[in-house]
Amino acid sequence: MGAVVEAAAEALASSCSQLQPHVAGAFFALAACTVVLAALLAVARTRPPWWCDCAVCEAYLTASWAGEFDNLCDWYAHLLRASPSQTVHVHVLRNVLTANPVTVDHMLRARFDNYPKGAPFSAILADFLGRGIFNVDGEAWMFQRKLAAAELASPALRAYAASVVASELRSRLVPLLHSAAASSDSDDDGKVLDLQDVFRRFAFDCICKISFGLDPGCLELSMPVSAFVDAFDAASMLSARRAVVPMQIIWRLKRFLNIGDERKLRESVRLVDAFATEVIRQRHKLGAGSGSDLLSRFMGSISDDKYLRDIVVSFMLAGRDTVASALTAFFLLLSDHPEVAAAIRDEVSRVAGDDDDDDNDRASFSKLKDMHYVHAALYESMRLFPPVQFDSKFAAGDDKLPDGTGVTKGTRVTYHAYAMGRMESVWGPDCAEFRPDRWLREGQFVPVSPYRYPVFQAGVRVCVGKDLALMEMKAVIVAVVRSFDVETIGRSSRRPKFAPGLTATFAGGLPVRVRRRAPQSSTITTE
Ligand code: HEM
Repeated sequence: MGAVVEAAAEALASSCSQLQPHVAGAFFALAACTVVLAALLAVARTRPPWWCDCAVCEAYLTASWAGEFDNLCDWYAHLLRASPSQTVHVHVLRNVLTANPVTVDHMLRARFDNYPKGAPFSAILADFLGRGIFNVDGEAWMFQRKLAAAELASPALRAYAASVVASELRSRLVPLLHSAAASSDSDDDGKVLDLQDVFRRFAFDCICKISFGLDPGCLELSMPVSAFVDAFDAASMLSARRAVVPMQIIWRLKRFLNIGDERKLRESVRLVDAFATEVIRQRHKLGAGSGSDLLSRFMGSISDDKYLRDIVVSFMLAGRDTVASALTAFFLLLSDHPEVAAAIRDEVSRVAGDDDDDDNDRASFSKLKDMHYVHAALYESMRLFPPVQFDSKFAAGDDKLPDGTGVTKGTRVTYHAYAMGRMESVWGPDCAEFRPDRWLREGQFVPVSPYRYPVFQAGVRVCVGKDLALMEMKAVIVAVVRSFDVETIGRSSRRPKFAPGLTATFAGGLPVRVRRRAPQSSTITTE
């Protein structure tokens, strides 16, 4: 405990040097409070007698103290598997976690009104996401949802999005892989690429073009990642960190004092704001409704630039990290399962043919919807590695969950998509295996209840970008698997390690070597 208090005091002393003299007095008073809080925290970790000692909390605290949180999601999956109700209440965190499909249905559909995002969640993300769709409930949410759902479903937007993805694949992603690849008959190993970084850049270029008609050119690897992209990543990661501090007062205090992570967050958000404001200014210059992108369409209904900024940022978050995360996990699994890559190639050549010409490329894009095996493999990979690993709501009133767990007003209730994908009770004894066939019946993809597979959430707030995301990801899979063998280096899908953030990101990226396959079509275009 002494070490914890000392470390806290040291951190506070170093933060002090960053302050202006006129706030130093107030700072020292608050510093004293923080040291007391740190001491309380240290005491709490030693589990004094008044602390909850139920089996779940005991397991939580013991593992926490022993530093067993190498992969927090696996640890929660372990807890949930051991629970007869597939739900656990970690009292010390005031968090009910569930992997029970009936309970997920209850919170996301049947009692949706009782499980809003809630004020604690909104406060955590307010600086970064403002009043964007992810961070609001009630009328503000309903308004944005209706607008986004209508625009994303429109044939014009879908055609525009497909042309963006096709052009990004043809002119950037595939040439980049070619330039890094060794050919199948050479001894040269080619370059090592971080495939996660490549997919993040690809997805960012795509979502910016689709959402705002703007091309950030991130996939030009020769260009450094812009200060904006760095700021966006930092803002996302630092906001997520707020959610895991043991007491909310800690980040609020640091925010008030503008020190540490909170100072970095403020600077990052300032850069994100500047970028979003510039995007909106450019669009105003062109005139609302002048482009095919989402922002041009939103401008017809929204005149408040600050509100538009929040929408811009939310779409960047929604469309970039999720897609990049799903694709990275997909190629990690594929590297461990060459038989799945072979089955994908069989399907692509059966459905779209093998000819190396533009007509064939065009055909394969329009035939993505007929590629049931590709669809199944992607769903199977997101079952094991959902980009949004868990998602929380805050109970607006007391409730009893269908599995019998009591919930009091203000309790955080979390559905755990990552754990659900690894539950025998949900997927059977082979739940840990990557087996795309489980989604197929007579060669046709058969969906399951979204409450059993809440990868895109489910119910009233189900993801509105799902179809767009599936199109984009399948187009990438077809283009890459058709022309390249991708071999991961030093990574296994059995022992994933994640970096902290709002979306699942592999710590250390995904280093790969790419090998060109025998000449075949490698580009895809739209009609
Ligand atoms: C693999 C890709 C994707 C996955 C797994 C995914 C998953 C999710 C999940 C879990 C949520 C619920 C989040 C929450 O309530 O906190 C969500 C909501 C949402 N997603 Fe996606 N998403 C993906 C791609 C996209 C894309 C490409 C877009 C936009 C172009 C998008 C737009 C949205 C929006 C606007 C919401 C908010 C819906 C609402 O609150 O009513 N998503 N998504």
